[in-house]
Amino acid sequence: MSLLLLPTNLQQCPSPSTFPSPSSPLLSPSPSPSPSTVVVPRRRCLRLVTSCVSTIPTSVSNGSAPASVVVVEREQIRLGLPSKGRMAADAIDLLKDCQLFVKQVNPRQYVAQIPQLPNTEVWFQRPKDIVRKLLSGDLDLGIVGLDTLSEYGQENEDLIIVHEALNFGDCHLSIAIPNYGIFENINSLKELAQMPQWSEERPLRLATGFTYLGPKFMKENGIKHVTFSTADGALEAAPAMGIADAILDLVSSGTTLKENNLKEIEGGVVLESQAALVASRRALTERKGALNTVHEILERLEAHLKADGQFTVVANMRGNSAEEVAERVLSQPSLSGLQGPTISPVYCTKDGKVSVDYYAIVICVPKKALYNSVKQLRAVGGSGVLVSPLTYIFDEDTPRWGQLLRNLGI
Ligand SMILES: Nc1ncnc2c1ncn2[C@@H]1O[C@H](COP(=O)(O)OP(=O)(O)OP(=O)(O)O)[C@@H](O)[C@H]1O
Ligand SMILES: O=P(O)(O)OC[C@H]1O[C@H](OP(=O)(O)OP(=O)(O)O)[C@H](O)[C@@H]1O
Ligand SMILES: [Mg+2]
Repeated sequence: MSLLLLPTNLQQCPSPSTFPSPSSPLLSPSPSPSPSTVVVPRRRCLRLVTSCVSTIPTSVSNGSAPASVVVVEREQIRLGLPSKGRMAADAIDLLKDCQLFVKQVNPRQYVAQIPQLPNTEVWFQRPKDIVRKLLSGDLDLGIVGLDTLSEYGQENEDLIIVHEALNFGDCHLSIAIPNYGIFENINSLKELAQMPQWSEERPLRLATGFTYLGPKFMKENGIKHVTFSTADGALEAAPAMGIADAILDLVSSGTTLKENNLKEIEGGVVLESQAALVASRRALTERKGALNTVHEILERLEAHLKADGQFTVVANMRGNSAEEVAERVLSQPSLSGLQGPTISPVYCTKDGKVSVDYYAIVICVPKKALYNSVKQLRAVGGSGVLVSPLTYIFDEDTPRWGQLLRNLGI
């Protein structure tokens, strides 16, 4: 079966009754982990493309995981970063906040260095290609959205999520329908599925760029009369253009949906996404230095991301002893800090003698709880409250590191 090109450049996806399997040739935009994939050597691949009018290649390697990937020897660990789009700048900024400075000579140069990680090179790639190249062994680590990972990684066991919440690229993949016409009173996936309009002859038409996750989600939710079409962007136009009844796309602020008279429905969220650090299991277990590199990146990320949500709060408090001050502070729910407050005597001279009337307390407070904490501090006698941002919190160990080692069976 081949992809039919619709006039609008929407490509017809599977028929209502057939849901594509991960290795379905219908889903050519996504990688196929199928063992039958023929990997065309790079030079030959170029020739095939230029002569494709007369010679149609059986398969073109795009970095999808071939049957058995041999870890090719190379000195450098490769980290894939988004080359453009909304994730690109944030990924570099996050690394910078972790004191890992990506040195890219100019935006069109696709390789860069991080002087702090001398055995690592950065390769800029489109997010979907980062996933494909992790699978093919051409990259060892990468930063991508969980949506892209799920769509193009297709639960491949070689892909390991090292850090699942890098705190940027937040969005969710969700079904949206028009808020007018026959959909006016439809507010849930169940109601959408039960609409009498859908039949084998006239299925629900869903436009999506997620040609793996879309059919999978509909199948898991028992929705049979559905057909899929795909496009590279501006999917929100499809219902108004009459091309689709509903769409499945990423939503963050919700503005695009609103501006196109579309609404989300209950039970229609396929996944929540944000940027994640992903690794190839093979690379971590077989490539010399990869595990050390990922450990260092992870430690820096965890220390920064943990600190990012916190403020350091310092206040003075009158008291007779550190213990008495501690009791007062700990009587307030928001003042226990990470491990409890640090309390130190404030020494001053009175009548020529050194005495302690005040104690300084230092606590870490979640940013969201700041104002509440300040109020509670004042309530127990705190004064002169100083608040400053925290840069890093290096814990004794990195929880995700332990998880990773367990996942790798080490
Ligand atoms: N509102 C949003 N819409 C789309 N993606 C978002 C949004 N917010 C965060 N993201 C994240 O940004 C990632 C990259 O999106 P972007 O549109 O930049 O590139 P792309 O669509 O994957 O590539 P391209 O459009 O160039 O083919 C998404 O996969 C997702 O993880
Ligand atoms: O909820 P919002 O904040 O409005 O964001 C959602 C929109 O952003 C993305 O499109 P993008 O900007 O990547 O353009 P594209 O459609 O060309 O991919 C996504 O595909 C939605 O259309
Ligand atoms: Mg996009």
